[in-house]
Amino acid sequence: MSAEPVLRVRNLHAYIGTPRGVVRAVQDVSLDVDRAQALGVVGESGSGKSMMARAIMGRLPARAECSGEVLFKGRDLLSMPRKQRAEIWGKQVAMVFQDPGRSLNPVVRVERQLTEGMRRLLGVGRSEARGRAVGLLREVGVPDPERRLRNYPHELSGGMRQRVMIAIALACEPELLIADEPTTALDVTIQRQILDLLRRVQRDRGMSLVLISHDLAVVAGRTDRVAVMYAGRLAEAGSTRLVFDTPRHRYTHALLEATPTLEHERNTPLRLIPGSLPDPVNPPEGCRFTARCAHADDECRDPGPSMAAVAADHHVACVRPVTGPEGVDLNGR
Ligand SMILES: Nc1ncnc2c1ncn2[C@@H]1O[C@H](COP(=O)(O)OP(=O)(O)OP(=O)(O)O)[C@@H](O)[C@H]1O
Repeated sequence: MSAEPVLRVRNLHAYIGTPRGVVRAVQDVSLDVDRAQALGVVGESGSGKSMMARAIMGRLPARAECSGEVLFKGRDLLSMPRKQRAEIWGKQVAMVFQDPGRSLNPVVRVERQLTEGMRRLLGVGRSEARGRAVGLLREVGVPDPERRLRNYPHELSGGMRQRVMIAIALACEPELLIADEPTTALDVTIQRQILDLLRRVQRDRGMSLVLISHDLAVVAGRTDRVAVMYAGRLAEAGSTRLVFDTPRHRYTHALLEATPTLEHERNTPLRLIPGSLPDPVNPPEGCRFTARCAHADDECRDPGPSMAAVAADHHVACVRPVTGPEGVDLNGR
């Protein structure tokens, strides 16, 4: 296995012009996605997870500006000629979106949606593409795949549609799959099945996966490493076990406490994080969590702080980090 990460994001910024001013959606984010590994990206709604994914995939809104580096196997997608990067997106890097209802074409049968990419990008012939499509549907757990190929999206359940979306994303055998809240529209049991499917496919194929969710329980047990975002910046990153067992950033800690456990559901009310995200047009200069953090002092309001190592494969951007083991067991959620 090569040591070079499949994706290396360096100092990524994504700013969006709005009538109210410039939204700093992503600010100075650097992270790696290793080969054949799964990285979870977590944070509250509005923390910049989707914009980061969209910047990586070249799908930012029209009025957005992006800077930094997005190195896929060492080559910067942001500075690459348009034609070359269009080939990488879709073929070597694929994405699964939140809502399969909106991503699938309602008037095109499953077969064409599944085979289109492999015929166009891989030059696979019609009958071979059909055979591969059947295999893909089987891989993602769609029963009776031959019959499903003839279906239109509305003839499938929400869970089946999302499985088809995953099959489409896998069709060109990507090396990296980015899944942005892939189960939001589904009920809890189906959510788990789809999330477990993503992890299984990632492992079976030796593919890399970025799994984006506002819910820490979703990435616990399904990722090798995790990056916690807050208000456009990285708060903490490292091995999933280390970050969840010994969270160092006050935000990660608060987020863990606000994640329901079976225990919590039965007994105690959840401890929600008081306050809300700072204004993305005028974020504070220092740590962006300052206004909601019980441990903040003047030093936290100074510009920065930047990510610093607290252990091997564990980095945190916090002046007053949590000390001692204060993790929350998310197993079984
Ligand atoms: N099209 C847009 N135009 C302007 N600002 C936007 C746009 N989309 C998102 N934003 C802003 O960018 C910031 C980051 O949003 P983003 O959608 O990346 O967050 P997120 O963590 O993915 O949240 P969610 O889980 O709700 O999608 C937020 O302040 C959001 O309001």
